Amino acid sequence: MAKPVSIEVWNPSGKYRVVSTKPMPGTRWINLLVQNDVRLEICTEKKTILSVEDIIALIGDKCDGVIGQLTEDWGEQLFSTLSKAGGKAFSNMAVGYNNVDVDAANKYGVAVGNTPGVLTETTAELAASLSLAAARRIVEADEFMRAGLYDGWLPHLFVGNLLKGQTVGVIGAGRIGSAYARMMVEGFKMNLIYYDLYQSTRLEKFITAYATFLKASGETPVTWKRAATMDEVLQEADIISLHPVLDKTTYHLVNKERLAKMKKEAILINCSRGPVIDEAALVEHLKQNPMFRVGLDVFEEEPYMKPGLAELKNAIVVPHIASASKWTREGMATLAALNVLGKIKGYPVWFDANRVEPFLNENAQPPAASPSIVNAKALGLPTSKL
Ligand SMILES: NC(=O)C1=CN([C@@H]2O[C@H](COP(=O)(O)OP(=O)(O)OC[C@H]3O[C@@H](n4cnc5c(N)ncnc54)[C@H](O)[C@@H]3O)[C@@H](O)[C@H]2O)C=CC1
Ligand SMILES: O=C(O)C(=O)CO
Repeated sequence: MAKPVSIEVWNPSGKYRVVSTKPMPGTRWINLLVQNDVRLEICTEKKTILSVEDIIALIGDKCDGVIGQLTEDWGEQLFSTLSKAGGKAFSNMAVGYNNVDVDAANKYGVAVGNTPGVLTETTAELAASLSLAAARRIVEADEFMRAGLYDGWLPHLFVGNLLKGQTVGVIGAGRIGSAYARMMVEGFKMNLIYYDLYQSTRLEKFITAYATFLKASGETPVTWKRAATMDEVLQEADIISLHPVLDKTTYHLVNKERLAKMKKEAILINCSRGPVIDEAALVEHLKQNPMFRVGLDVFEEEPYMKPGLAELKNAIVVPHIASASKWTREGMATLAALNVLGKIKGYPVWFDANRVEPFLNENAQPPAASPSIVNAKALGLPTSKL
């Protein structure tokens, strides 16, 4: 990073030094840190993705904690640097933490925070938006209109797919996958097939209750099925949305062979992580199957797309914006700041990282706890009894 480093400083005389590698939305996160005796330094460099060297420069000789971003490579080098500077806490401003080597953090005794829950609905809504946009060819139609090509209504113009009565497939029915499934089932009366390592009992109960309601109103009830294999989902579903974590088990989960198992006119949505799909194989599949459509929020080597993808009409691409609602982004910033603050202050870890609402209430002081520390067990951190 070119020196001098561009930094915005809040509360210069604060006892604890916390660095945020990016400006983040809202002011609540800043106020909470400042009120708790933190000198906050926010990196305001224009460069979008900071390198490891950049972040080492930011950490400096004394640093109690860092709030970082999913674009950064948090591994051995950064955790050892943070630890040498006296740091005990790092939080990603993201729920996904595949950019973090948690074993390295454990080695240096650094707590690793993430921001679950606050982005569930926002991310699911983007997945639903991409599903609709792909099914109804909205981006193609918009381009056609702007190009001045519309010269009157035609029976064949931009004919797409009706969702009602079709089957939606979800791979990874955790917080976001389940929220997306509920939106598609309740909103569009689709049937669900899902694959996850764990049963999603709450989701199943919700759909069963909705089916009972529909039946009682004389409508065709929706159905659900938990698939024994992922391939079952690929073969049966008309729209498939990917929502697993990215780890060794989900890298290239959707590859050439699996794409071939999907229906020729299926729609594939990815709002999880780019490497869950073999993107080069996807480009080939899209070329060979013009009726197959995708909606992608994430890419294998962000910020780049694999050659050919940008030219394909049957692909909708957006720049990793699934969690980009004002409320969610401000909430993510708050959770990330409180993860770091909680560890610095010696607070325990919140008892249920799936229920972080108390930290997001603007009208109340947040609980004296870190909302979500992923390596709490490994570090033997105490849990809040609240
Ligand atoms: N595009 C974006 O802006 C965003 C992306 N994400 C991504 O979405 C992911 C999921 O987030 P949440 O739903 O909050 O996490 P979660 O932990 O609630 O859900 C993940 C689910 O994936 C399942 N899973 C893990 N390995 C699997 C496998 N091999 N096959 C099938 N299922 C598997 C887990 O059992 C779990 O139910 C995050 O890890 C992150 O990478 C999250 C928020 C925004
Ligand atoms: O939270 C995440 O994992 C993201 O990808 C950004 O919201």
